[in-house]
Amino acid sequence: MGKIRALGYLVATATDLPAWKTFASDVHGMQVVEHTEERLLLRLDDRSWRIDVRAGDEDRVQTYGWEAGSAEDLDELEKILTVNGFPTRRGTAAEIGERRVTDMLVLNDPDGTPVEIFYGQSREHSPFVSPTGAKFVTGDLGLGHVMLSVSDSNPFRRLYMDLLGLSLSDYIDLGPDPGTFLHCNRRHHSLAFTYRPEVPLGVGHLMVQVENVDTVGRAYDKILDGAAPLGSTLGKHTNDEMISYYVKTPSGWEMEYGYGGLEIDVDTWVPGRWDAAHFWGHKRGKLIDTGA
Ligand SMILES: Cc1ccc(O)c(O)c1CC[C@@H]1C(=O)CC[C@]2(C)C(=O)CC[C@@H]12
Ligand SMILES: [Fe+2]
Repeated sequence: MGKIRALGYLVATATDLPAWKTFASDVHGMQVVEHTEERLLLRLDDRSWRIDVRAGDEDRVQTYGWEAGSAEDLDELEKILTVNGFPTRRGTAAEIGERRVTDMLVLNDPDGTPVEIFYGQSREHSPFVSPTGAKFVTGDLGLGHVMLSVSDSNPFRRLYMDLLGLSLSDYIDLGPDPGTFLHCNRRHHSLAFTYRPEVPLGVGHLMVQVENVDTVGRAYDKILDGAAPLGSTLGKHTNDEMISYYVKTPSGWEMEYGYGGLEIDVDTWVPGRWDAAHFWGHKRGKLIDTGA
């Protein structure tokens, strides 16, 4: 097991927090733990928070946090990153307080996006209560996965595989540059990235997974009824076998809402290479109006 154990959290700024509240809680079943003019804080499980959306002038993912296994692992990662050309700094007391973690590092990824590594995130004794009855698949598997659009996959493979210790799940031949899918626990992938010149750099989507396919179906119905713009229709991925749809968040970047993702045996997994991203569905920009 590497020193990074899971994707932990995501922090974004958004221009329309009320829209985010409806999107996250009414449609997708996340629990609102704080909703002020400045901040929407969302819970998906026993962690105090998993998604932090701040009011801002820009609709952007600001950063996301990778969970390390211990204080020692954090120290180790700090050394490895520093000597290999990724200068890090420790989070300030204010940042550590805001993230509700025990300690954290901040670094820039090869495209300059700030990325955090933390350990010891706050947990709540009060139960997670979803407004839609959603149960999120988290625990050891972490928050979900992020897919990045990058300017060059090579330095991202060096950072995440060689330095941070994530392992290759598979490649998918999506175009000139293959999609690289990496795991740090039994979730098939916690990170994916690809270079596609037509797509803006940074987080393309955050995937969250629920336990029950009906939770996906009911949320999908709300999307079809106009709750938010669909990114891709319901479909099933090849590599992680997940049944999901993509929806535009109120910030424009997408969320993938899925069920049934593959859990791998990290000790025996052999990387694969796929010729396609989907077994079926996931049609982009093609919600067919039957006129019915
Ligand atoms: C291929 C794939 C496997 C598992 C995933 O969780 C996953 O998100 C994907 C990416 C799907 C898809 C793609 O391959 C090409 C670029 C796409 C269309 C996007 O811009 C969003 C979804 C991406
Ligand atoms: Fe995905």
